[in-house]
Amino acid sequence: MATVPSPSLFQRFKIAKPKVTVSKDPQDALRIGILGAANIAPNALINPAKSMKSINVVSVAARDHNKAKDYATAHGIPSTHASYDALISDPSIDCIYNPLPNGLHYEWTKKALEAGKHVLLEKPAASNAAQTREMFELAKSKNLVLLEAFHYRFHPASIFFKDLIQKHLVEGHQLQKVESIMSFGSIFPKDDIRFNFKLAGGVLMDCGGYNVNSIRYFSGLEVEKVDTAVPKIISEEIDGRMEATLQLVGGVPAKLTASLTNPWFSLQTWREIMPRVIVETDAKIFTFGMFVMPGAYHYFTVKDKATGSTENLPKVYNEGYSTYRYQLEAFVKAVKNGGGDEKSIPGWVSGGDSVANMTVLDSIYTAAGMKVRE
Ligand SMILES: NC(=O)C1=CN([C@@H]2O[C@H](COP(=O)(O)OP(=O)(O)OC[C@H]3O[C@@H](n4cnc5c(N)ncnc54)[C@H](OP(=O)(O)O)[C@@H]3O)[C@@H](O)[C@H]2O)C=CC1
Ligand SMILES: O=C1OC[C@@H](O)[C@H](O)[C@H]1O
Repeated sequence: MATVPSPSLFQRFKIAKPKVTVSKDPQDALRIGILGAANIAPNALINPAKSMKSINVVSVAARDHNKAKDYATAHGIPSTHASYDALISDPSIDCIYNPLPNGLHYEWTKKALEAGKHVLLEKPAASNAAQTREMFELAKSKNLVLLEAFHYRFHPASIFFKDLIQKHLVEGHQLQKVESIMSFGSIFPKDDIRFNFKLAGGVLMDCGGYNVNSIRYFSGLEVEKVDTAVPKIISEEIDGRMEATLQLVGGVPAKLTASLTNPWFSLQTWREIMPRVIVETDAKIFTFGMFVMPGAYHYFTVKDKATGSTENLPKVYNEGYSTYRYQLEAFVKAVKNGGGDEKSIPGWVSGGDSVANMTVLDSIYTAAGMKVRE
């Protein structure tokens, strides 16, 4: 694997750019194709892959073939396919990256799995838990890797925070409260896929998936019950903001705040601007700031409840890669291991994990009096 120098803060924000481009291992590099000329793909796949020998982005397919060609030229992808079906049925392709709108995840992931491809699937896994379960059962039956792209999980900073919390709990401390916040102002236009019910949009599906995942992951506890769910509805069945309170196993309370519509100049925006997870025990309050994108920036604080003092812990950037690069390494490793050994990969998001996450999203929509996405 190529080594990349630890980046400056400025460089870390330019996560889209690889520091080096390496030549591929001609025998061993996995061949992956992209469904759709998606906005997220350069950050999440194309650029991280450029600095890895073990995976090669060989094609992109778009509904309009010319769009795929332009995208391929812009991002240095050597070939294109004229349709999603053509890409999936190409026998020279090993893996598919599915960054389609949420409402199309199920259909195209199933098609890719049925064609024998491993799939790196954008979050949220599907429109609802039933679809998610079905996809993972199919992947298992075919011994294929299917990974819901909760990229933050693979970054060493997230792995550090998870260990920190779990060690503290193993020492005998009691969890008292968990909170996850991921709220932004209006960064996407009204016609964005995130606000389209037919494409399984809604802020809970978008930011909320991270909130639920981070609450479950760092606490190590599943959600037993949704107590309250308060949406800000911005169009039919579309939540622009969602606040929910949950009960984790053992009655531990949790809270999430997800928004893509915070008014820009408001106290609310200021309070919520930093995505963060806060884990409170009988003794300490642990905060992981910028947990979603720790490769760009993050911080850890630990407040001692007895003394009131707060300690800042050192940041964990290791090689300085983005979350997506660490995720891609994990995906490649799982595929090369032949599936089945994913649990040994730090941060791995298992099928059971993805189903549990979607189950909570479904329950929050139901508690909010809104439709589960279809
Ligand atoms: N992991 C992460 O950090 C992030 C993940 N995401 C996830 O990735 C997915 C895609 O997000 P993003 O890249 O912002 O999306 P885009 O708006 O770029 O859409 C992705 C692709 O969807 C295709 N598409 C197919 N059908 C439709 C349709 N009916 N309407 C609109 N587009 C359609 C388009 O493909 P074509 O080119 O064929 O026209 C388009 O290129 C979402 O699931 C999102 O949650 C998004 C951002 C960050
Ligand atoms: O990381 C993210 O931040 C902004 C969101 O809208 C996006 O879909 C998500 O994955």
